[in-house]
Amino acid sequence: MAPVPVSPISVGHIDDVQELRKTIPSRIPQRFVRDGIERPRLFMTNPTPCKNIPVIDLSNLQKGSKDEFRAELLQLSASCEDWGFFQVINHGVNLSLVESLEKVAMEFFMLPLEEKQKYPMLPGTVQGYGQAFVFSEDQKLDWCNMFALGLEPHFIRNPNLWPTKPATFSETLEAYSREIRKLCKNLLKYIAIGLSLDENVFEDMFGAAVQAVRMNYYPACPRPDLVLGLSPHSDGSALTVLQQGKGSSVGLQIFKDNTWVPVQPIPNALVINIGDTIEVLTNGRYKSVEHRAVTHREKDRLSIVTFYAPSYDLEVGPMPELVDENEPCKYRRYNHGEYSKNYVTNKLRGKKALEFAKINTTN
Ligand SMILES: O=C(O)CCC(=O)C(=O)O
Ligand SMILES: [Fe+2]
Repeated sequence: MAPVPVSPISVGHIDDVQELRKTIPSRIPQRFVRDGIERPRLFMTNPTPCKNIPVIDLSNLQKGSKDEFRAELLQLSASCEDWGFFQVINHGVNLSLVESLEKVAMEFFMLPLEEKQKYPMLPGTVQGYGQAFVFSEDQKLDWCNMFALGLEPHFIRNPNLWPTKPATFSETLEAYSREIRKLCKNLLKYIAIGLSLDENVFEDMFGAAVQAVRMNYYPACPRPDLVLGLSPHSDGSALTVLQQGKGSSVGLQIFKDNTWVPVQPIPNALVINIGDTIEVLTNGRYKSVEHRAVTHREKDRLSIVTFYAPSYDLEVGPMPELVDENEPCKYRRYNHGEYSKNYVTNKLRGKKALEFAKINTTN
């Protein structure tokens, strides 16, 4: 008898959160219920005054006066250093494209489960529909459905992706991804200038940059105080671009000064965050900040996230210009492909992924 292939990863049964909502709307299976300290504290009686993440106006960098340019560049550098997050306005990404992508993404999530499961996210992979980063039966699950696609190094049109809607879905995603790519290149140029580096340093270094997109759909949850939409993590990318669905609930939170700060969406803005790769390249000057998503009792939420990263061949390590006696080298050199593999073969675990690269300085 031929041996039955056994997957080395046993993840147990994973409930689809949208189906749970339909069948038993009030039930939250135990696998979604977080332990006490992990639970989001959503109903604080006296919340700390809300700090908002900085806003960058790209048009000031692209066509502002000298003074506007200088002020915006300072604001960009400070955002990357102090927050690792900012919202960008006047970003140049076609807004009707943004809306169209949101529409096709929602159409996808509203398909019957059997349709969506034609592109299953297999255990240990981060592509397709389902839950990513699940590696064991006792791991808590996120209140989220994901649809993730790699678009590397350039978007490859795949007619099998969504057979009933190949044209709209593929074309919209392709056009959107091209614009997001342009935005990332632009932002990296200004980030380099702000660090007093050559403006092309990242583009030249990154080679054929890898781009991946993840659509996260968070259905409303009857007990948002018990679950997380997405576990705390930092992104393995160089830069991440996040678009929140129009009318979505506030869901993204970033970990700043020991508290979880909600990101209040600004209409037509995109949220940008520094990923682990830029943290390493800048020797820790720019931070890849831990973030998570929470759910809402009545409202659902969609986020569309693009990860922009160097070619897998790149050897990554702190840039010599950012290492000196005051800022000794904090990370070792490593191959970016290996880093990515390590990232996707572990569960999301705060900033732990970066330990792969950290040099232990115990003095
Ligand atoms: O949905 C969100 O706001 C967070 C998404 C995110 O952090 C991710 O997909 O990496
Ligand atoms: Fe993220």
